[in-house]
Amino acid sequence: MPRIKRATPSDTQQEAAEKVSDSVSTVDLGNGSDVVYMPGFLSADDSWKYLDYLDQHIPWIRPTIRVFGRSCLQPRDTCYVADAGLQELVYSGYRPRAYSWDDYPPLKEILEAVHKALPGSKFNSLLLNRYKGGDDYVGWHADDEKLYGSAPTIASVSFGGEREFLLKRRPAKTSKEKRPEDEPASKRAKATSPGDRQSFLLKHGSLLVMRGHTQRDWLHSVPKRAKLDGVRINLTFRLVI
Ligand SMILES: O=C(O)CCC(=O)C(=O)O
Ligand SMILES: [Fe+2]
Repeated sequence: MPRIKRATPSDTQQEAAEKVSDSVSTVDLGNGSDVVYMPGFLSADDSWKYLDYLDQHIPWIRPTIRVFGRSCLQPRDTCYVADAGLQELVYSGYRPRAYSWDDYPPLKEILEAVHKALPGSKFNSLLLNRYKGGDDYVGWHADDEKLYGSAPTIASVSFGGEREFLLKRRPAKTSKEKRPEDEPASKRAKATSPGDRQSFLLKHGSLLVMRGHTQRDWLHSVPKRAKLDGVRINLTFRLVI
């Protein structure tokens, strides 16, 4: 009796599956901004190894930051790695110590892979975030610190639990001259439209890139997620100019 052959996907099915996981999508945000998403940037195996390594070896801290004039514990762990001699990063009144790439060789490997995926890019600093569970988050913000220049490209690599990454358009600067009281209600009602929000489910091993004027015109966040989905580590590569 012939042995029953286990069903395996045909070559074309296999190729199609690979194409889906390797697919690159670009979302045009308008006014010279876009977001590129590559779900299959790193293999799942490599990504689990990186997650383990980073979880154990990075000197994570949960700093006290200032938000709207009040001190609070940052709702996630963090660490900062940068080339020597760069202008120091300060955000929310917090000045992270800059660690050296040389102390974390896997970070150099990931940086190299990012540079390869984004020809012409040259990042020199990295902000790391660790979300221990669904209660950890990052609120609405833009990475618009002066040291990144006026139109920074920011490359974000994610490991572990999938989390929603949201973008919303910054409200247009309103002034009496720009938006007079007698403006028709039909026009005012257009303040938010479906194109004013975008969301991405950031997968294990994915790369998301914000380009153009995304930091000037949009805010982004990773909200809390009720169902606990384990640790997530995110790396955002930046160029200090
Ligand atoms: O965790 C993320 O995906 C985003 C992190 C972020 O926005 C940041 O570090 O500025
Ligand atoms: Fe950010």
